[in-house]
Amino acid sequence: MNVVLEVNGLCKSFGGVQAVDDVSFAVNKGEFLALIGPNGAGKTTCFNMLNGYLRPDRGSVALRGKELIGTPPRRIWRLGVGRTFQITETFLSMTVRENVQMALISHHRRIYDIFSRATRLYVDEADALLDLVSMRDQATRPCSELAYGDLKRLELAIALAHKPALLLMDEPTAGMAPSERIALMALTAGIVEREGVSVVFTEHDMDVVFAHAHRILVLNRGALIAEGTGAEIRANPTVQEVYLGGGTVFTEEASHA
Ligand SMILES: Nc1ncnc2c1ncn2[C@@H]1O[C@H](COP(=O)(O)OP(=O)(O)OP(=O)(O)O)[C@@H](O)[C@H]1O
Repeated sequence: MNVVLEVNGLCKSFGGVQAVDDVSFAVNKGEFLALIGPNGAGKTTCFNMLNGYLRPDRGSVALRGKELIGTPPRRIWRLGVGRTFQITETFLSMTVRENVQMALISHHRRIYDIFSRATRLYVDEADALLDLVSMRDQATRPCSELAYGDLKRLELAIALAHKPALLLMDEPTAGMAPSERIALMALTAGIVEREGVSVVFTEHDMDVVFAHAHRILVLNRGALIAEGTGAEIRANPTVQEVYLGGGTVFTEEASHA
């Protein structure tokens, strides 16, 4: 297996709360990895240490062998750790294609001037990315008109414009209807497979997790308590206890892995 990211002994506490406690794992090339756990388990804190937004108390995070701890977030992003962000107000006034073009301009570090209008740059590359997320037919629509699910697909295209080796998706399906969640993650899983990009995502919807994740990591109170395929995680008594305590039941339908 070709390891893209290697995390070793990651620790972070806030005052008396041990938010992340000695967490180690690896992410392989082309892997679709879910990081799950009850509220407050430490998922977001973990993510924030992977992309440099938080400095761990201890531990190491290496991208293709290069240590990232101490590297500023923007540099980590340039090195290939992407993250899906919500499209902000400014970008809502632009069209779908223009948003992807702006991401491509930033990726290629191109500065456009009055003689080279931004709308003429990277049109084909932008359209190819829109094809990947099945949004080509909406290229000229202003983002402000998009349905929530379409906006999420556009955010994915924008993140992919930076050609990440590893894409972090923190609760990508939050606020979506169940059928939309499955569709977005099925689309993402297809992209993972075709493009060979690695994705780590956090998710509360177990149907989504079991349907698409290649491998699942389970955090509880900051510690990694289990790691395995959907079937292994579903059968794990410790995980069941943690989740059943929170009222979640793993159903047969929820397990396709
Ligand atoms: N900036 C902070 N200051 C103080 N405590 C924090 C901070 N960030 C997180 N925590 C605490 O660390 C623990 C882990 O929080 P974190 O947000 O990483 O969990 P999570 O698994 O992402 O939760 P959720 O699923 O609810 O988003 C929690 O107890 C939380 O209250």
